[in-house]
Amino acid sequence: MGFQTPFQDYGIITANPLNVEHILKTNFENYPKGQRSTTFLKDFLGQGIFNSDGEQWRHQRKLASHEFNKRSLRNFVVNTVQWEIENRLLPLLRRAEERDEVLDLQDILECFGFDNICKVAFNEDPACLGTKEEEEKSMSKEFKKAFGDAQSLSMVRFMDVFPYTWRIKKVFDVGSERKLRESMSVVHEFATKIIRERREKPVGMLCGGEDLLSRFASEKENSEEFLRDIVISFVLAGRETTSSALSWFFWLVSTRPDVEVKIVKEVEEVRARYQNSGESFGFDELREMQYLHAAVTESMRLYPPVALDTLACREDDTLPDGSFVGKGWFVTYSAYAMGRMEEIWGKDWGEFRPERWLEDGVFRPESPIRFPVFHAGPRMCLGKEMAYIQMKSVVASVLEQFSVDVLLKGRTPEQVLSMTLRMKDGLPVQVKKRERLTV
Ligand code: HEM
Repeated sequence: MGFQTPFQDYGIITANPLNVEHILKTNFENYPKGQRSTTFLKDFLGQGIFNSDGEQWRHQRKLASHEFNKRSLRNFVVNTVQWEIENRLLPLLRRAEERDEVLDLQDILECFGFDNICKVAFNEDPACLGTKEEEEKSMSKEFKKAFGDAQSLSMVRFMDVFPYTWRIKKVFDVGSERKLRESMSVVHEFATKIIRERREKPVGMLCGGEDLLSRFASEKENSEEFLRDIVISFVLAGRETTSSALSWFFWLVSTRPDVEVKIVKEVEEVRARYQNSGESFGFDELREMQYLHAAVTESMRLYPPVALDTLACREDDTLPDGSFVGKGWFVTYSAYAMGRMEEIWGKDWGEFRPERWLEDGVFRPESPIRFPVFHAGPRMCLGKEMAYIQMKSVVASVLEQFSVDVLLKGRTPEQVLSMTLRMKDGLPVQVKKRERLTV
């Protein structure tokens, strides 16, 4: 379907896998220069990995992907997640259980995601899930607020019916553009301060220099601005994606007690096999949780965190379904629609069925073209492994100790699409201590 208005870029929305393969692998690019669909984020992300193009992007992606594939980073991610689960998430749930409190699980998971990505990206603890005192003391409190504001104010630019209103507001420094400028300057100043501190202290003194910033900062040719933009990109990528996936997951599982029992049974079996007496799990243990891996993936099929994604056409082209696409037009593919197509998933596409991902009990991945939840092709998500570590750790540790009662009286949460697919009114839950299943 193509459309044009005097105010919008030309565009096509598709869910046809052949079209999706075409746009992800040929003649299309992410975030080209000069497009309304992409400039809205440019001021915020600068030359960060999401926005850059051509040679510079290739260089950044190469550097980032080299670091992302290192075992030491994986260990750092696992340790960071374990710490946050044992010291913050589980104690918070225990307190809520004792006090019979109702919690907004979406909000808690977003705080968890933010703490986690800030530690992994630059070894700062915003203590968003910590105690009030911890949060007050934390340098990152202001950063968190400003980051959230900058992200939503950038979206205001994109959602505006008239593409030039924001440019006029920007020139006169008024309204949402003034607020955006102020929030961005808090984010940029905070990131720059951390980068300067990191450059002054030799790598090795700071947590073994394991966070992403230390890894990039050790290369002298990386400018301060480059480092700042790359850090902001990582925080943006990791901030709401995993929490969106987990919120929908916990809601879906609450509607399927049979799936929940299978997950808990698997978690208890792994715990027993490894004779692990802690409260969280290591990488090898998580890797053995194949049913859980399938359940998390199945949940993202129905509720992909990045529900829509847009690329732009480099030269006039024709899609495999015959649609003409002009140079500079953008094509949006809907991972949400693709996850619900009978041609791809069969007649039971509407059922939450983790088993569809398992072959002899082992997870069998689907082609990223048919399941483009993490994107596909040269710009595929770099944090996929990190995301699975975080999501599986949270689910395994929480469901092992608690049952999560969703207080929606059978209603489906209302969706709201910002950069990620969120629940409009959060996810109200009460947790109860779980009796052990006998393994
Ligand atoms: C369930 C969780 C996640 C999902 C569903 C997800 C999905 C995606 C998608 C769809 C893209 C392509 C976006 C675009 O180019 O328009 C992307 C890119 C990216 N993601 Fe993720 N992501 C997740 C978690 C993470 C995490 C935790 C990180 C770690 C920091 C991360 C790092 C990145 C980076 C760096 C890119 C840019 C790659 C490039 O443009 O070359 N992601 N992700």
